[in-house]
Amino acid sequence: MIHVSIIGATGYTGVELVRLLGLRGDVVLDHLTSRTYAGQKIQHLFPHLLGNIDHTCEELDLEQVTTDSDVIFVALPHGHALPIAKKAKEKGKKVIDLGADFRLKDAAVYEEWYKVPHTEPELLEEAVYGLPEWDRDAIKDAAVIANPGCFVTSILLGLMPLMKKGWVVPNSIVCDSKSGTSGAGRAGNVANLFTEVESSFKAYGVAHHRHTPEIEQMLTQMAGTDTMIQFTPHLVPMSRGILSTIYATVTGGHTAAEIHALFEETYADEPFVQVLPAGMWPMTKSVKGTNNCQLGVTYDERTGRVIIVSVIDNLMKGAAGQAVQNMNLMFGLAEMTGLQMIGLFP
Ligand SMILES: NC(=O)C1=CN([C@@H]2O[C@H](COP(=O)(O)OP(=O)(O)OC[C@H]3O[C@@H](n4cnc5c(N)ncnc54)[C@H](OP(=O)(O)O)[C@@H]3O)[C@@H](O)[C@H]2O)C=CC1
Ligand SMILES: CC(=O)N[C@@H](CCC(=O)OP(=O)(O)O)C(=O)O
Repeated sequence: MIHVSIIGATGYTGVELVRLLGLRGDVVLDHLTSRTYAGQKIQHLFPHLLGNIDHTCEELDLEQVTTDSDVIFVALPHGHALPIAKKAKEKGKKVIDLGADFRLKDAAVYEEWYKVPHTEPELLEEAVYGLPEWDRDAIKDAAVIANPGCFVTSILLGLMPLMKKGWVVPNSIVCDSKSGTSGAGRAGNVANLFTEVESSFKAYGVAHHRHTPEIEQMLTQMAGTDTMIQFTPHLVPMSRGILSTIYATVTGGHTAAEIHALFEETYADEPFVQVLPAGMWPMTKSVKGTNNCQLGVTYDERTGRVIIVSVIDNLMKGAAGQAVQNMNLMFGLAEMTGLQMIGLFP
């Protein structure tokens, strides 16, 4: 049995972890924490859990959590995973951080983009970036996992085959992403009110979104050469889902068929990445509620650019699903345990 605690269980990603882990026969949910809802039953706060999850939310008791649990999922705003990971490490326990605290390998870059000091440089050094399709072996041995950002996951999976081969001109990459509103979390915010979002569509964070340095860090690692991107996120009126359209100039001599074959080959054995047949393009609905990433790819011979469309569910492959995939790897379980599901359609 794996003993698990979820810190920030009443946020969107936290409660998605409860959904994924709550009925597993090989997992014991020890503690579900919340400041606002401590003392209340989680199934009364989230009626989709009724009859299945009987836990009461608790204030975080770090000593207790790190004593009882083998792995601690941190689903809090950035900055808050640092002391939790420190304590867990002291007690020999594992941490999977869904936030950004361990994603950027350079503490100065983290401080520049997230505006908080990084107090755990040694843990940052040993933390492993939790994208299984990139480095599954490192995840198996990790004590601290930096679960990737949601937009980032969709973009990295879309570009990885080409970056590893060096088939794109590094600084030619443009990523145009759209997210549903759950990507912004559950905390009240006027910009995310129904009245502000419905029947509308807007760009935000233009030229300065926090996922930019994370995408560049990982693409640089994949390509082995410095890579800068243009990234523009958009907010669309749906609850879940991310769709990223990615454009890049291809280095000479590759055909559309060759590029499509490279994607199929790269992901042939990946349980959660599906490359669509040539000419088919993915939609967010196909991956809703699943841990899947679906990819469509083509090469426009006229412009010399590859076009990739990548979809994920931001709360699943973009957050809680990927975190559970990482937990499975860290504990020597089959990677798909608890994550084999078909999307909700229509
Ligand atoms: N939503 C998404 O699609 C994705 C989110 N993430 C990351 O996952 C993390 C959680 O996101 P999400 O679930 O959307 O966020 P939510 O805002 O929905 O939930 C945040 C949780 O943290 C608690 N919390 C909020 N502020 C504090 C604080 N100052 N100290 C302690 N606890 C706090 C909240 O409950 P309470 O106030 O009751 O304690 C709540 O349980 C974030 O770092 C986010 O960037 C990553 C990928 C995708
Ligand atoms: C729609 C929306 O607001 N999305 C969030 C996505 C970030 C997120 O969820 O957090 P991570 O950085 O931990 O991935 C944003 O743009 O900030």
